[in-house]
Amino acid sequence: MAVNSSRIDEEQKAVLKKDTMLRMFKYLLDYKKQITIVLFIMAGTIAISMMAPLIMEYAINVCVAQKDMKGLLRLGGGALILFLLFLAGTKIRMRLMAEVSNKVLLTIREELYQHIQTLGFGFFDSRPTGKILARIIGDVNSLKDVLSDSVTQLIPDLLTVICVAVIMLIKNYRLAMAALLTLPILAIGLFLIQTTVHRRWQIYRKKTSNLNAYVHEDLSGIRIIQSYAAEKETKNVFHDLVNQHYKSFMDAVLVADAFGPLVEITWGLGGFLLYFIGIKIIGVEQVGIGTFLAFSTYIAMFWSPIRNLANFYNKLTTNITAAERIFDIIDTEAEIVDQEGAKELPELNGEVEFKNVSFAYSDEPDRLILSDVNFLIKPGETIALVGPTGAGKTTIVNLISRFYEATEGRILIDGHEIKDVTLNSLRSQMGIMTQDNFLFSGTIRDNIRYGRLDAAEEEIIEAAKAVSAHEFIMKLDEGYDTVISERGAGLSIGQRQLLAFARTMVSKPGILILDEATSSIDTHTELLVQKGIDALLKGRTSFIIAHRLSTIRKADRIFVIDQGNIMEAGSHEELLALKGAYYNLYQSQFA
Ligand SMILES: Nc1ncnc2c1ncn2[C@@H]1O[C@H](COP(=O)(O)OP(=O)(O)OP(=O)(O)O)[C@@H](O)[C@H]1O
Repeated sequence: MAVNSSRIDEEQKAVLKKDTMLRMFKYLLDYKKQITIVLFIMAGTIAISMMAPLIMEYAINVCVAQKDMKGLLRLGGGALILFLLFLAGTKIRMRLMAEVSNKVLLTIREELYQHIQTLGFGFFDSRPTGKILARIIGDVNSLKDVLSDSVTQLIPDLLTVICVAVIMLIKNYRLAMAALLTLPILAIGLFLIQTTVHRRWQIYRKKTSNLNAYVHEDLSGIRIIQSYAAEKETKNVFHDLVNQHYKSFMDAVLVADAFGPLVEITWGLGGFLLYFIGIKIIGVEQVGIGTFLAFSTYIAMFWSPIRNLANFYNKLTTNITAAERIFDIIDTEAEIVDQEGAKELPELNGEVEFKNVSFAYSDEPDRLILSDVNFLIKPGETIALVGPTGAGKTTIVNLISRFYEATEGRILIDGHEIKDVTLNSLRSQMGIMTQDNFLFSGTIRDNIRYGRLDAAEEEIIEAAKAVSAHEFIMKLDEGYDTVISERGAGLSIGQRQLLAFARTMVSKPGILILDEATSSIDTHTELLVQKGIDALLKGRTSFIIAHRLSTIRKADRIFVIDQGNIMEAGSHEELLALKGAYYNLYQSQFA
């Protein structure tokens, strides 16, 4: 049962911002070589830009003062060459850095995606798909800005600030101190703003996630919404979520917008102090016009990157919340993983045993869905599970494939406890067909081949023929090359089920699980499919869950599941003779 929805904000573990930042920037360490080259280029371009005021100072104090026109021209020529070198260096550096930061993004996105693939049903039960999408797409995209800016802005700006400060201090430490006096005010202001703004951006991201979840759910269920004419209600919910989203954004931006004015004010104040102290206290004649002019250029060179750094800090505070959400998922441990030293499950004979198995879903640990279930199924037996809705039939088959872990007890296949074998060797030998016959966008052939990626063309056709899908496929314009869209739109529900059947068949499973698999096929086709299954899976263990009892009469044994346990077990005839729950069920369908 999903505990999270578009109306509930996600919970997230609190992590130190510093740790998240370090973790994010650590990805850059894989590109040491490129970053070293860039650092060298940057050192060169920064050195060139530092020389500009010095050239100007020399031109005024020496060349102009001595009326040395030749010297002035030489100086101009040199400055032009330096300028061209500066342009070329900047271009190469930015290109290299953009490449590095995009590669880092790729790594993070892949890491996140791969990790999500390993998370079990429990993870997906507990959060809407839209919220997962928001993290893979939206949150990773936000990181792009901060990562690329960190490499293209942070380092050069930091270096520029340090270099300008050093030059100013060397040239005239009193003027430098005057210009930098307002820095502590800026630092304190930035710290105070970011503390509030970080919290507000966290809320904003949660609201974005809620909106995503709702839109995704709404679109997935659009047919139901339209058939119940519920557009108005959904519009109201959407409107409400959009408003919350808007409000959370405005709340965050209101505080974040203070970054800019704070920098401008401290910058202006710094400039004022430079002139006030320089002119009034030290005196112009003491300093020299050239030095004064150089200083007014330096102060702009100093505060301009400071403004960039403050903007970067603002962006970092905005987007660090995205990084927190990404790492939150990467750190979510998969509940069901291969145990250390897990062995490969040998080719299956198909014996399945439940020993004192009890089970509760993790969101309701006190509610036992299965309670002390025991059975032994011989290889090749066909077992049907029947019982009222919500009795636990699907839960039993989900435990065999280890989609969930038994809370208590042991599950053995051919004598191997399923916990001790690798998930891949277990699941690759299972053919599972559920009520959800999800088809992927692509050709019909590709969809059938999904059951076993190395299946040959003949095997695909053989599987389709076995489940009576071949006939309808051949009637399609492009036959097996017909392209279907996601979920199989364009095909009837029965046709989708037949394709899903062929997909399961082609996998040649050791154990077959059919959970309400034939519910959408008409009774005539169902008979044909049943023949196909019988032929293909002769001698293989199978579990069939069906409400339609006609489907399961031929099963070797029928388990009647109710109240978390097997209430009756036996063949169709034996159970009818018992005149118990199965008999009543049968009577209600056929009497
Ligand atoms: N992912 C889940 N999280 C929490 N509870 C769940 C989950 N899936 C099922 N349940 C609960 O477990 C119980 C058994 O569900 P299960 O799907 O196994 O029943 P079923 O016998 O297959 O029903 P049906 O015939 O309707 O398919 C139900 O009461 C259901 O509410």
